[in-house]
Amino acid sequence: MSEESVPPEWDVIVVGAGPVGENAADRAHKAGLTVAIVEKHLVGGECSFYACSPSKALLRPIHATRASQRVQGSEGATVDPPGVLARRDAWINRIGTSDRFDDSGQVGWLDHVGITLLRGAARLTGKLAIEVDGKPYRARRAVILATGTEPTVPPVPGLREAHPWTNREATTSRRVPDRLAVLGGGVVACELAQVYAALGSAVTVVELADGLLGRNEEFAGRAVAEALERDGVDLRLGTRAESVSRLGPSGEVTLELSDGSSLTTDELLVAVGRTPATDGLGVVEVGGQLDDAGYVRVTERMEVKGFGDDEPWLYAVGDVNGLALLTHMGKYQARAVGDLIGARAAGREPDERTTVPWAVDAGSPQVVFTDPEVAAAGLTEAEARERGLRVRVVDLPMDKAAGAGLQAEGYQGQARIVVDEDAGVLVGATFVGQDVAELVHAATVAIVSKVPLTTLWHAVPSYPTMSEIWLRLLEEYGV
Ligand SMILES: Cc1cc2nc3c(=O)[nH]c(=O)nc-3n(C[C@H](O)[C@H](O)[C@H](O)COP(=O)(O)OP(=O)(O)OC[C@H]3O[C@@H](n4cnc5c(N)ncnc54)[C@H](O)[C@@H]3O)c2cc1C
Ligand SMILES: NC(=O)c1ccc[n+]([C@@H]2O[C@H](COP(=O)([O-])OP(=O)(O)OC[C@H]3O[C@@H](n4cnc5c(N)ncnc54)[C@H](O)[C@@H]3O)[C@@H](O)[C@H]2O)c1
Repeated sequence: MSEESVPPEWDVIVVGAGPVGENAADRAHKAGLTVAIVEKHLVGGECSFYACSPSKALLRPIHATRASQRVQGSEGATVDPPGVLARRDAWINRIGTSDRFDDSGQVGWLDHVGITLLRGAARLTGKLAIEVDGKPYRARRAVILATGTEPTVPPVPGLREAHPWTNREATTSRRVPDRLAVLGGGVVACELAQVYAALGSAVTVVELADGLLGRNEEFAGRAVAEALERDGVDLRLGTRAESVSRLGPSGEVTLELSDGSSLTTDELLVAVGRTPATDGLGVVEVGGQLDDAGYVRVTERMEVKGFGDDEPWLYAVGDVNGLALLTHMGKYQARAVGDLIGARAAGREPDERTTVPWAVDAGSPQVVFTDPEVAAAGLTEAEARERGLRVRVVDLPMDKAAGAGLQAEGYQGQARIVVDEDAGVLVGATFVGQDVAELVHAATVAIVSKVPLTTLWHAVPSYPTMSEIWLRLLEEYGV
């Protein structure tokens, strides 16, 4: 083989430079390994440009305005749609008024720390071997897949041809349509329905299930449904779209619904879940396994399954393994994998306490950034019972905490804890209401650390904060 034909080599190659791939690369590099990362679109991934950052940048001014409107003595705040969109543009580094975004900040960071960026689409070609746009590269120790997901477009007749918005268009649009229909009633749908309703669109949500936010406690979905209805959103629950048609490339969109009605709108957002980005990635061809939905199957150490007792070389972290479609949980897996590969390369026994991301199984913490917010950690009551746990649930209105009344006049909200009666520990908690997002980490700490309720009792919340809801919940439980 001539020198020129020897493929460039690093210790570790990471495929996908979303937040999870970036973290895995960083951690492996910090362990003393040489690392390259491959990205086919923007360094920073879906999260930075089309998901977490723009959606939260859009929601925050809406929250701030409403919070101010709910406090006596603070008047006059209104949502300024051009200002909201400009704030979002700043967060996603939009280049002028174009539909292009600047990832030079993230690229600069890679350069600064010494991680090589390969631009292009990667696929596995063999053990420790990949191709990027047809060019071969090799890894000495490991390949980490962090390719994320893409929006699912369900097989509704006419839907694809109607060129619906996905999260990408909805989070980056510079135009507020007069009418917006949203297919789906999960997290993406609820957050973005609220954004567009607040910006002035007439929004209709079409959801198959009988409630919103089906992965959360039912009361959370009900509270968000009531809030969206107060915002003027038309909720069509228990309804499916049977067919979709569009008049011309940017004309009106009409949906025929399962209840026999039809709905005409200017734009249609599809938010019915995600599809893993594994098509054409070569996982199965090199011996790895995918599940029926196409997610990469992994062991508890994020090693791709299918290689028997061979020395592990292929790992998958973040959305692409389907364990938890959340940035923070993917980054947690990435830290574990980076450390694991570092330890293995150094011939050290990997430390199970940090290299097995077991907290995924405890139930991921998540905040839905609607108004009201839904902040949850651990298991819902139903999930805990499905696991065979003997649980007791305590429910309280959030205004049992003095801090809630100070936060807003007539504060509306609800809190629930799920207690494992046999172990005497918390296994789940959900808070619904304005500004509850920051309450969730206390719940995560208690759940992950398995703090006995009798010990938690001594963690005294400050007066008069909303955290005093913890005291009220434990009192109600009977500690
Ligand atoms: C609208 C919306 C809002 C969200 N808000 C939140 C939130 O507030 N909090 C939260 O925790 N989560 C949120 N999520 C989920 C979050 O976006 C994902 O969990 C997160 O992006 C997963 O990160 P990742 O790095 O695994 O994948 P991604 O962010 O999807 O990154 C994967 C990267 O891999 C690249 N890639 C794919 N295939 C290849 C290939 N073959 N070769 C080279 N590169 C490739 C892609 O271009 C992409 O850059 C939201 C999701 C959506 C849709
Ligand atoms: N704040 C956050 O943390 C945040 C925000 C957005 C997204 N995310 C993550 O992104 C992931 C994807 O979110 P999502 O909202 O796209 O998916 P999801 O799985 O949360 O919700 C999809 C919804 O669409 C409904 N549905 C499915 N097929 C349908 C159809 N044909 N017609 C009508 N409704 C249909 C489902 O019943 C479900 O309620 C989530 O798992 C979430 O964890 C997180």
